[in-house]
Amino acid sequence: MFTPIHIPQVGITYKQPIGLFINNEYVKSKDGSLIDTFNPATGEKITSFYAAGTADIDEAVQAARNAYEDVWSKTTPSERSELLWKLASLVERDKKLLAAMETLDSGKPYHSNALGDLDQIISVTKYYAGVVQNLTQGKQIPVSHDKFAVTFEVPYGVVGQVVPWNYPLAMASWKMQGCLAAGNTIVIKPAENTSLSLLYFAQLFVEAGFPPGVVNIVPGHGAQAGTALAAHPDVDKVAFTGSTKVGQAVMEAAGKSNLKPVTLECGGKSPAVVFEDAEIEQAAEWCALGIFYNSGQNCTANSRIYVQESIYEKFLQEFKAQAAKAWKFGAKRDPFDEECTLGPVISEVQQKRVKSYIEHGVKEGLNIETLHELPADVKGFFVQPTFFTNVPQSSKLNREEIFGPVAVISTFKNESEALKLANDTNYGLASAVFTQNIGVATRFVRDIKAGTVWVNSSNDEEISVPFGGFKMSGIGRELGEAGLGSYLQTKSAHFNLSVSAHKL
Ligand SMILES: NC(=O)C1=CN([C@@H]2O[C@H](COP(=O)(O)OP(=O)(O)OC[C@H]3O[C@@H](n4cnc5c(N)ncnc54)[C@H](O)[C@@H]3O)[C@@H](O)[C@H]2O)C=CC1
Ligand code: BAL
Repeated sequence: MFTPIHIPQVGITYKQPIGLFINNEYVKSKDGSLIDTFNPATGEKITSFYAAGTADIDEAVQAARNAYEDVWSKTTPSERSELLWKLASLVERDKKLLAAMETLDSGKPYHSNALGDLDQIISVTKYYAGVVQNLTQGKQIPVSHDKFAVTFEVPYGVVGQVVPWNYPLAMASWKMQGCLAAGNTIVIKPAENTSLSLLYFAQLFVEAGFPPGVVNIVPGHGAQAGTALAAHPDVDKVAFTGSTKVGQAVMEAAGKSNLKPVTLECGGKSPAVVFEDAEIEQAAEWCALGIFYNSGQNCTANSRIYVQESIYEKFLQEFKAQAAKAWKFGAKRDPFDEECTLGPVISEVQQKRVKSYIEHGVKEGLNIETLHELPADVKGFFVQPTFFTNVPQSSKLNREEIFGPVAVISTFKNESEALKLANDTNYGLASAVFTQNIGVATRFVRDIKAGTVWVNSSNDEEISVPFGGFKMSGIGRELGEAGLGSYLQTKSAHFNLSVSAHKL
């Protein structure tokens, strides 16, 4: 159930679990099927791990159900808090190892990205360990002299979670820590191309003292394991992060099976709007980060940048300079190298997908600019940082989520046009506005249809602040107190104090 993996760049050799994690044990999948996982920076195979099928999902859900009914539902918030504190200290201990796994398996730069993901995971774990200690939700409602009611916030029970590959452990932690704190048990499916770190993380739950069955990790293909989880009649709630198309399928499966509630964090086509009075250097730096960080594989990436006409040329120059300086493959194109801030995209499929958008722009005769040449025989799934300029608003480059290091930069004349362009999308996850004018900024915050608005920054989310989308970007919220609330439901109890018979 374990295979040795050596990561020479950080001098680490460790034992990688390759089994499904059910009831605090690693087990083979029932049909023995495996998934190969690859290093996106080289294209080479790292290892294989077991893939869950429908029967394995049934077993994991049963384990989670037993753990919920027999043990976890009887724990107090402070007992759960204590386990989360222990978990946080174990993540701190193993931070470098976990970050190295993320880099190896997802290609994200170790120094600039993966270590930061781990810092966020430690923070989110401590945050929910703290928040749950103050879990005092619920109300007493006076109804009449002889009657009062009380509401309780109670867990759902067994929660199914499906997470993507762009932030493998971080997206899992955004979901799991709040869910456990609220008192639910979990069956979680990592993405097929980034399951290694979560499989390892499972051991930290055991070491921290989480009872068997509270956390179950079932890597597998979306169409089989993901569908089985979303459609399972004994799963009480499902939470998903990934594409909008799959989010719709998850919602449909949830509705058709047992009407389980869903939380969806889906795609985005987030605008950044730069007004002529903005600090241009600052705006360019944030906008470059907002599209090139994590090679653009962010649901909140500011992939549409709108700049006021009067500062357009100046902004472009500044954007190019800032982007070229900050976002680099590094001489060795090795995400473990300190110089590398721009890794490969996750897979050959994703590389082809992103490149097809670039080719579409070229075919349409749009102005294209690229940074940092790549050799023709480059190994690994690298994509050059790219931006297009004269792009019609109707172009698919402006309408579809590319999920790679590709931006569209366009102009606007005035405030009302800027808002109209920014809102012209089916998505509504995030947005950014750059201006020194408090009135312009505040009107933008009021009128933009997006779950997050950054004023004079971009993509710097905070774990204490709710995160989630409007429109086709999703349903529900993660992070912050809302991230705990997403895993609680209200129960109302009516208390009759009267001793006489009820009168109609
Ligand atoms: N919002 C976000 O953070 C993410 C958005 N995406 C978007 O999706 C595009 C395609 O990437 P994919 O890897 O194909 O994303 P995806 O949406 O297929 O994958 C995300 C997760 O959903 C699972 N999944 C796939 N089909 C499922 C189903 N029918 N039922 C339940 N779970 C299922 C996958 O196994 C994975 O764990 C990207 O180019 C990007 O636009 C992808 C990953 C993350
Ligand atoms: N920045 C984490 C959320 C996401 O982009 O998927």
